[in-house]
Amino acid sequence: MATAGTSLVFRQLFEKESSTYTYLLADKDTKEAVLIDPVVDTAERDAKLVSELGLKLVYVINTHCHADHITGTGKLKTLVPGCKSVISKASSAKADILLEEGQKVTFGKFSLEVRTTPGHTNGCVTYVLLDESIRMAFTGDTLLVRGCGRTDFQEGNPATLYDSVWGKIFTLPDDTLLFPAHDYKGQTMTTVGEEKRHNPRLTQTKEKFVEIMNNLGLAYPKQIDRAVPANMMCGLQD
Ligand SMILES: N[C@@H](CCC(=O)N[C@@H](CSS)C(=O)NCC(=O)O)C(=O)O
Repeated sequence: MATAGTSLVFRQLFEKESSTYTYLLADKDTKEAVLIDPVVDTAERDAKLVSELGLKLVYVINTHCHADHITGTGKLKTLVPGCKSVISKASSAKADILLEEGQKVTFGKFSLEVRTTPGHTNGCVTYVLLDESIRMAFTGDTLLVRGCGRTDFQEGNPATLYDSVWGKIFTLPDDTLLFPAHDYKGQTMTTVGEEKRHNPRLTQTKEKFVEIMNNLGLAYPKQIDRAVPANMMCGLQD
């Protein structure tokens, strides 16, 4: 297991139209890098940063098939030849690597462990950084800061999401740093302990949670009709 304090490169990047966070992680020593949840509109920015930092992008990883923006995965495969696309098998999307529960994505001396966390979509996963000195998890849309992903389309299911969060994320140590795929209020990160105490939805009973989620009344994402078909192919390929 690695020690992040000495050799983890970490950047949180933002795409403002969809309020999406993209994460760059790399091993400072081996230079191997991964991007989590890139957006097509900012793929060139991300590729430039990878190059400027002298990193070698090995994997472009998705937490799920997004409905609100087109993933940057396909474009990054064009911009950075050799990197591989990654998503869960349960997403039914096309990618070079299809992940299942417990599998690991390794870059240098670091690994991200896959925890399947369905509920927002069937194929949602959370990636947990296995490290001795810092605990981090990338929750996609499963768990947001003081919120969670909606469950009203793409086979969403509120009871399933509740079980995913309590069974696969809230079982991590309280000091685990959590990084979501979106935030709409300027918040950047949270911790397991914070969300267990203060998440207004997930602190409720499962029955109350289901009622809340079934009555959110959110408008559909503006780009859903073009984003989902494109993301089933891991984004635009040229
Ligand atoms: N207005 C945005 C879409 C906002 C939205 O629906 N966000 C999703 C995650 S992206 S599918 C969500 O789960 N939100 C939960 C919530 O409580 O807000 C757009 O048009 O793209």
